[in-house]
Amino acid sequence: MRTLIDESQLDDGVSKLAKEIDSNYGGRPITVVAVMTGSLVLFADLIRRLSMPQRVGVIHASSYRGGTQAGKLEIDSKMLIDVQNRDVLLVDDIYDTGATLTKLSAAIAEMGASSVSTAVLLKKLRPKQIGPKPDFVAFEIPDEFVVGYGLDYLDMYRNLPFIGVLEPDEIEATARQ
Ligand SMILES: O=P(O)(O)OC[C@H]1O[C@H](OP(=O)(O)OP(=O)(O)O)[C@H](O)[C@@H]1O
Ligand SMILES: Nc1nc2[nH]cnc2c(=O)[nH]1
Repeated sequence: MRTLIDESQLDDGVSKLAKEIDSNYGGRPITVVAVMTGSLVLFADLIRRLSMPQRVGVIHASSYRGGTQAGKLEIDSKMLIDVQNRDVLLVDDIYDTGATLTKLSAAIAEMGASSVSTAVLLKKLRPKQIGPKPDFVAFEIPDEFVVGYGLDYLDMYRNLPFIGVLEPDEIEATARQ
């Protein structure tokens, strides 16, 4: 595995992201929503660095089913707290095609949120991204399949403390496990 963003760079990136979000909201309360499962590591680190009052919730969205290609997006909002008349910040690990955050933002707006913004750790530099760009981005990365710090391949690697790129032989070996 090749390291793309190491632990110390991640730490700096998350702090920078938190500062940008703080200065944008200027102390206004927000409802911060983790897009599960990929955002769980980022989310835990980010919310502890934000200084405004926060209500915290989760929503589940899955389209990659652990693999490297997107399929149909499934959204499960059963565990989500009430977002009506709230300023919502959706937090996700990665913006790749843009489909997940675009559809989730529309779903949260539909639920009656006053505003919906988006924050991601990683934004891929690739053609054909749909919807508005994320409002807050820690790192822009090349168009490679990455794992670690919450991101998985076949539900593995989420626990890695860094962002890495899986080599083709590692993709095959993991799939055989
Ligand atoms: O911009 P997109 O092309 O829509 O890709 C981004 C989404 O893909 C991953 O989720 P995934 O479907 O793998 O589910 P997971 O969070 O449970 O890993 C990631 O966590 C984002 O939510
Ligand atoms: N693990 C992982 N999930 C993704 N979902 C969309 N892009 C990616 C990626 O590069 N890695």
